[in-house]
Order: sequence, then structure tokens, then C-alpha cells
Amino acid sequence: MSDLVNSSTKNTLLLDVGNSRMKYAIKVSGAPLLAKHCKDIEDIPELNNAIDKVVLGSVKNNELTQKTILACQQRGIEVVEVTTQSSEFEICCAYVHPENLGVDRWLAILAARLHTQLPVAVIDAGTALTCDLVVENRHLGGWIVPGFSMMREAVTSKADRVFGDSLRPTQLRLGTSTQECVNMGCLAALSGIVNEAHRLLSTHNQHYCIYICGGDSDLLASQVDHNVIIKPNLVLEGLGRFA
Ligand SMILES: Nc1ncnc2c1ncn2[C@@H]1O[C@H](COP(=O)(O)OP(=O)(O)OP(=O)(O)O)[C@@H](O)[C@H]1O
Ligand SMILES: CC(C)(CO)[C@@H](O)C(=O)NCCC(=O)O
Ligand SMILES: [K+]
Repeated sequence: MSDLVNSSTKNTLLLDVGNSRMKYAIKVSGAPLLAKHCKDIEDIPELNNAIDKVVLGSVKNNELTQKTILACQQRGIEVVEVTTQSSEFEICCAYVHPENLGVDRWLAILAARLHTQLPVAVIDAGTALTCDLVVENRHLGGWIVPGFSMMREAVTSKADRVFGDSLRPTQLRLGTSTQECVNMGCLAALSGIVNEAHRLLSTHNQHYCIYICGGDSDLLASQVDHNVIIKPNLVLEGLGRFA
């Protein structure tokens, strides 16, 4: 636990329940978030003493979400579950059915607006990779594609002679073996999303930002330039707006 966390007064835990793992941080006003990962709510030791409120967003099914909420309530902790709305903090969601937009995407959008008022693409490179565009407080829409691991798994499991490894490329180049062609190909596909975001945003304004978050954001680090910034904790920061 961070030294800044005071265990005599109670604290708020921000909890992002993702498809492959949970991310959490204790909200300390004025301090940057110190994010940790875990598999299950029971793996969060802080839950047993320093926390009196949990603000969570979940993209998992109802059963796992309810189990997580119940584990908090059984400890006497107040739970606030954030869900996607048609508009929040004056930002409008592009979906006709906003409840279908993953709350992780919505939270990352809400957090991005704390950092910039420029047109922005919010890319979350997780189990799936998503890209959402926000211009002048309007969410314009986005893209969903398989994330790096899912994409590699798809091509190696569905094509008989295509095999892979577990390496993570650091720089995009051409592959000269099957495994390398798979790794570089998946990276090229995801880089294509970043490039398309550049292209679309530049039609709105000469100045814009692209923010990248999620467990695979390091893979896209070679795409980083003056417009592209890795912001690892956007989803948790979005939850912080509800704490
Ligand atoms: N220790 C780790 N455990 C799980 N995934 C990891 C780990 N380190 C890096 N990753 C990468 O992070 C990706 C998952 O990212 P993240 O934790 O942001 O996803 P998630 O929140 O579970 O999924 P999503 O954001 O799609 O809901 C995996 O595809 C994997 O490639
Ligand atoms: C796309 C993911 C899996 C990304 O984590 C998540 O945001 C989700 O489950 N979304 C629901 C579908 C949608 O956003 O339209
Ligand atoms: K997810």
C-alpha cells in the first residue's frame, strides 16, 4: 500500500474489472494513481482494512460482476457501479444504445477529457483493442478489434501451418519466419488502427492527441510521437471522477 494511504481514515478503491484481469488503485487526492493487478477481488488485501468505498466498472458478465460487488458489501463497503450513460460530464455517447458501449471505453473517454480539450482518440489495448474518437465533447464512435494475444491466437489456431511463439515485438519490421510474421503482422494490424486514428483526427484539427492505455500499450510504444501519449491508467482515472 502506498505511504500516502491513510489506514485510520477510510479510502476509496477504484476497480476496473477487465476481461483478463482486474486493475485497482486507491484514490489519494492530488497524487497519481498507483495501479495494481489481480485475478480476483479476494486477492486485494486492502479490501480488509483501509477501504470504505469501492467505485467499479466491469465488462465481465453479470455473474462475475455481482460476485465482486457482493464480496465488497459483505465487508460493509459501499459500492458504486459505474455504467455507460448517454451523457456524463457534458460528454455525449455516440451509441444509439449507450448501455452497450463497454464501460471501460466510456471511462477512458471521460478520463481523456481531464487531460485535453483537443480532438482525441482513446485507444485501449487490452484483451480486445478499442479506439474511440472524441471531438468537442462528442464521442463520434469507435472501433473494436481483437487485441494482440487474441489475434495471434486466432491465426495460429485456425490455420494449420501457422504457428506462433510467446514473444512480444518491440519494433515493427518484416518477419522472416512464421512466428515473426505472425507477431509483426498482428503488430502491423494494431498500428494500422493508430494510423487511421491519426488520419481521421487530422481531418478535424491540425492539433489533436492520441492516448493509449491497457495491458498491451507497451507494444504500441514504437508508435509514440508528439501526438501519441501512453496514459496507462485512463480507465481507473475515469472511475476517479465518480469517487
Ligand atoms: N501479467 C499480465 N496478465 C495478463 N495480461 C497481461 C499481463 N501483462 C501484459 N498483459 C497483456 O495485457 C493484455 C490485457 O490487457 P488489460 O489488462 O488491459 O486487459 P483487460 O482489461 O483484461 O481486457 P480489456 O481491457 O479488453 O477488458 C493481454 O492481452 C496481455 O497481452
Ligand atoms: C470491447 C471490450 C471487450 C474492450 O474491453 C469492452 O469494452 C466490451 O465488452 N464492450 C462491449 C461492446 C461495445 O463496447 O460495444
Ligand atoms: K474487456
